[in-house]
Amino acid sequence: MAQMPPRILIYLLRRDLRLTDNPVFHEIQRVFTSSSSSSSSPRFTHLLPIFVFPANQVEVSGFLSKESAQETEVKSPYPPARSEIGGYWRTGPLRSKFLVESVTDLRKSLEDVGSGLAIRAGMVGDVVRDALDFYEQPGGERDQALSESGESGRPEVEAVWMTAEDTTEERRDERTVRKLMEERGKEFRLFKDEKYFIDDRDLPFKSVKELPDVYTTHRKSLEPLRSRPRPVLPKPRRGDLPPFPSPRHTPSPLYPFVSGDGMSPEDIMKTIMAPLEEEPGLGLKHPPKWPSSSDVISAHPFEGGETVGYERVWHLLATSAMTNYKDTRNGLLGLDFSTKLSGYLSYGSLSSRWIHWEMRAFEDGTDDDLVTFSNCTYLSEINDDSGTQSLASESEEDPVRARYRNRWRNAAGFGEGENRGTGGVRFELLWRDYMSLCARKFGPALYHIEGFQGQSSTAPSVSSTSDPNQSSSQSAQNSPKPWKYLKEPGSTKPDRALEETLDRFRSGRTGIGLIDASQRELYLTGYTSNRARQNVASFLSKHLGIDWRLGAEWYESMLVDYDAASNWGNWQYVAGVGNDPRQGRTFNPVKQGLEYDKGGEYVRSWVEELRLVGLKEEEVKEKAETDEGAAKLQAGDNSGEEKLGSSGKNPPVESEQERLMPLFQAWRLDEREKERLGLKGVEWVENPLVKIPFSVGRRPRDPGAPGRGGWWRGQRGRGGGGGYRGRGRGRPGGPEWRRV
Ligand SMILES: Cc1cc2nc3c(=O)[nH]c(=O)nc-3n(C[C@H](O)[C@H](O)[C@H](O)COP(=O)(O)OP(=O)(O)OC[C@H]3O[C@@H](n4cnc5c(N)ncnc54)[C@H](O)[C@@H]3O)c2cc1C
Repeated sequence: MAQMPPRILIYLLRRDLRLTDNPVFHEIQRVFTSSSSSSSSPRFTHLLPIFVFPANQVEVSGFLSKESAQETEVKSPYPPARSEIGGYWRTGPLRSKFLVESVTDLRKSLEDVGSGLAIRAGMVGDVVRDALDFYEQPGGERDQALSESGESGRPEVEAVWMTAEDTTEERRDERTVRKLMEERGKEFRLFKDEKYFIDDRDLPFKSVKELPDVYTTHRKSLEPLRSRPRPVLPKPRRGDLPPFPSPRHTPSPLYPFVSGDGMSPEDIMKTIMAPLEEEPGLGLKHPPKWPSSSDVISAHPFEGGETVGYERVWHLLATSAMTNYKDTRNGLLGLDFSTKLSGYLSYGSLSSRWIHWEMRAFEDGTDDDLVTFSNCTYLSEINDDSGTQSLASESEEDPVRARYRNRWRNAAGFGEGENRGTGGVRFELLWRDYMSLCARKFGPALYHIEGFQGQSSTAPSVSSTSDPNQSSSQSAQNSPKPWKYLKEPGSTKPDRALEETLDRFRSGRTGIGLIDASQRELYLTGYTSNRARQNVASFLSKHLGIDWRLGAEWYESMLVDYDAASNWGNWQYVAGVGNDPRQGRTFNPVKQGLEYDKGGEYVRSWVEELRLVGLKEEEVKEKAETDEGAAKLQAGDNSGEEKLGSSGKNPPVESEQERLMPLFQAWRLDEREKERLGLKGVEWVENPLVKIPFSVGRRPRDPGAPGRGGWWRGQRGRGGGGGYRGRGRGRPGGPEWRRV
């Protein structure tokens, strides 16, 4: 008997790589289960979830197929996925790894519930067009195979669904897909992604144009935050989703790429990494190397994906790290000083409100009987706009959660309501929401040299025809900033000296310890703390006066947790063109180092050359056990030990800081010490990109240093090696900004 032709629903996944609390899967489940229980024919017989590695953001040339007949390599139809200004890979190796892990984890979870995930490479619009053509074009091998197999009827795409994003490129993809579907008279549905802390429907304004320009105002309008998030949506179980189409009904990959469908996670990883590996050290002259000491570990060794993300949250609750968050969040070293949930949130592997509800179960001490993925009381509260029934189901609690949950009971704060830590995490999750709302409100200004200030509701807006690199004197609250651009206006050639400065900045050889430690950590691990990020952004934009977008591009390439709104929004905030009500704040990385890296461990960990600076005798001995360099030093000339402050007594705080000063500015090492540590003649030690005046106990360390307020301008000529002296100040430049 002839079967009914398959009716396929395509769900295009992007930064919503999760099964739990996913409004699209939830709606698919609702439609599917309600049609299965009714006598009418189902709207969708099959679900085709597709993840596309977007060719403008991820380098996809590793997916190119070889033309077996001629053994010639086929060229990619797309330009390399490099950033607009600096030419960095937009998705560098560590984030590529995190992304592949996130995608393949979702594929596994989908397979576990009887579905699957098609993996493709290309521009999103091209992949969708190609898929629609596959289903629509008659004839060819597919039709022949169909008729031979006895399957009747041509499969049809009923609809394409996807979630909306707030940033310009993603919105462009949405428009492209919408247009394609409209042209073919098919349904296109764009869902609000509910991964945020506070649902759009609960915001105190109708239009995003009314979003306050100051975060605190926004937060106050929503407090108490704990009572705001909506309930989570349950995870679909086996049989809740329509089946994945048969291979015959699954579109072939976009030419000339191969599909990732049959590939193991390892093969997908190799495919994505291959082109990146062709550029060793990401083009840096001195790429950072992993420190030799076995003490140094990554602060973010975590794999991507929803499964690891859940476990991370349960771990934080079970170990009291979430409860202690407020006191530890400014840390620099270690796994648990902050949550490290950003990567999971960025790819939508976790939703903020899911984190909220897990914290709430812990705070309320109601973890065992109330909150499981499916059997949760709060699901009955689901405020479903479509008026449909809640899909709470009766499946078992996740066994991994159950294991952690048994440990929660002994953790600090269990059952004692909201605490400073969980409250602090909610505060930060709302920051994340706020950054996304800013991206929605200000659109392309997210990437604009003048930032949101150029379009702020409190300032006249910039003409849409103006050069995006031009600092318009009428638009910003501040006077125009004298950015140094990589390319002079009208020039296609980059400024060589500035390139050199950027190479040193990216590889952690600026001569400023806190910055160098952070940049090396970033390169080697894909993560760096919020405190370090603030200092790095301030250093590039304020101390060096360089086009802040180059820093944002480098972070985009390197961070495992890159999120367009959070990254570009924070960069402009620190650079003084964003939503910071206290514009013009500059972080002094020497002062910050002394304050937040108290014993200098962070700098010693990542800037190996400085690992023995400022150590006391007994500390050198201790280091010698794990560190070859320290062992040599210990066995060698004793006269050097005097220089290490070897009295053995605890020095007063002030002299302790003096002792650590060269860690944060190595040029302050005296000549004998430089000699002893093998740092004599090392460029970043002798010629830092900038010398930053800072004195302990108000005694000026550098009598020639100018006072506060614009002092860094006076320092420019001194650093050497920077090459940015007097270049392009106040003059527009840089390439066209094509992202907008
Ligand atoms: C220059 C600069 C660039 C940044 N780029 C990114 C980025 O690309 N992606 C990103 O997720 N965050 C970015 N941040 C924000 C912040 O540094 C990271 O979210 C945080 O360090 C991630 O570590 P965590 O998950 O342990 O954070 P926690 O301190 O544990 O905070 C919990 C969560 O709150 C959110 N959050 C915390 N601080 C901020 C903030 N300032 N802005 C937005 N969300 C915040 C994050 O989702 C984070 O996971 C940037 C900050 C700066 C100063």
